[in-house]
Amino acid sequence: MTRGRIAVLGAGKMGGALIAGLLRSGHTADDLLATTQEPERAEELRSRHGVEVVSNLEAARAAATVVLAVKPQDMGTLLEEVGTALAPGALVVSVAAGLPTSWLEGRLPAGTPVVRVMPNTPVLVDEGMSAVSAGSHATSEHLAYVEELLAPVGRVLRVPEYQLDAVTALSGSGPAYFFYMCEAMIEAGLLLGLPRSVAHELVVQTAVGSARMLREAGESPVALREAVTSPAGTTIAAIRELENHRVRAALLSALEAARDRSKELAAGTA
Ligand SMILES: NC(=O)C1=CN([C@@H]2O[C@H](COP(=O)(O)OP(=O)(O)OC[C@H]3O[C@@H](n4cnc5c(N)ncnc54)[C@H](OP(=O)(O)O)[C@@H]3O)[C@@H](O)[C@H]2O)C=CC1
Ligand SMILES: O=C(O)[C@@H]1CCC=N1
Repeated sequence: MTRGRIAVLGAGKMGGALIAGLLRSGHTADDLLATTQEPERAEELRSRHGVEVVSNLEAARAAATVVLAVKPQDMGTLLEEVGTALAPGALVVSVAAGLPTSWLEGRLPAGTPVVRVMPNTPVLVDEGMSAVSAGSHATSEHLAYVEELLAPVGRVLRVPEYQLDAVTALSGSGPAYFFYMCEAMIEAGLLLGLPRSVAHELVVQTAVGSARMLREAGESPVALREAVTSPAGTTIAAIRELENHRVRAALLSALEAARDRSKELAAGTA
C-alpha cells in the first residue's frame, strides 16, 4: 500500500528512532516531515537526516500519515492544535504509552483512522519489537500499512488493544531493564577487580550471545539457564543470591508497576 508523506510530530527519542529507521528502509527524506519544539533538535534532524522540520500545523496538513510521538502528557495540547488540520483520509499513528485509541479518536475529527503502536528503542538497530492495534475506524489495510512501515526495523505483532498496557511494561520499557541489569553486572565486574573496559566487553558480548541463543536455539530460558548451571558450581551460588534477594519477585512487581503506570496515563492521572 502506498500512501503519501509521513509526518512525525514530536520527533524526540522514539520519533527520531522511527525516522532513522524509515530512512534506512528506503524512504527518502522527501517522504518525511518532522516537528519538534526544540530548535537544537530541529537542527539535528535537518543535518543528520536531511528531514524537513516544519510546524505541527504544516505537518498535519501535508501528511497522509501522522505519527504522534509526543509524551502522553503533551498529547492533549498537540491534538487541540492539529486535530482539525488533518488532511482528509489521513491515518493517525500513536506511539504514546497508555493513551487508548478511543481517547485519541475523541480528540480527532469523526471517523479518523487511528492505529496504536508500542515500539521500543532497539528499532535503532533494526531489532525493535513493536505491537500494533487498530482503532475503531482503522481498516485492515491501515494496520497492514503500519506493519509494513515497522517491519524493516524489527518484529511486529498484532495484539488486541487491551493487551497494550502489558506490552508496554514488557517490551516498550523492556530495554531499560536489560540495560539496568548490564549496568549492575559491569559494576559487579569492577567490584571483582576487573578494569571497566574489560567488564563492559564481557557483559555486552554475554548479553548479545544470550539474546541470540534465546531467539535461535528454540529452547526456553529455563533450559538455557539450566545448561549453564553445573552441580555445586559457580552459577548456582550466584542464583542462590538472586533468589535470596528476591530478584524474580522484584521483576514481577516491577512489570506490574509499569503496567499500572500505563493505565494511569490512560486515565489522565499523570
Ligand atoms: N522512549 C521509549 O523507549 C519509548 C517511548 N514511547 C512513547 O513515545 C513517546 C515519546 O517518548 P520519547 O521519545 O521517549 O520522549 P521525548 O521527550 O524524547 O520526545 C518527545 C518530543 O516531543 C516534543 N514535543 C512536546 N510537545 C510538542 C509539541 N506540541 N509539538 C512538537 N513537539 C513536541 C518534546 O519536546 P520537549 O522535550 O521540549 O517537551 C520532545 O522532543 C511517548 O508518548 C512515549 O510513551 C513508546 C515506546 C518506547
Ligand atoms: O517510559 C515510558 O513511559 C516510555 C514508554 C515505554 C518506554 N518508555
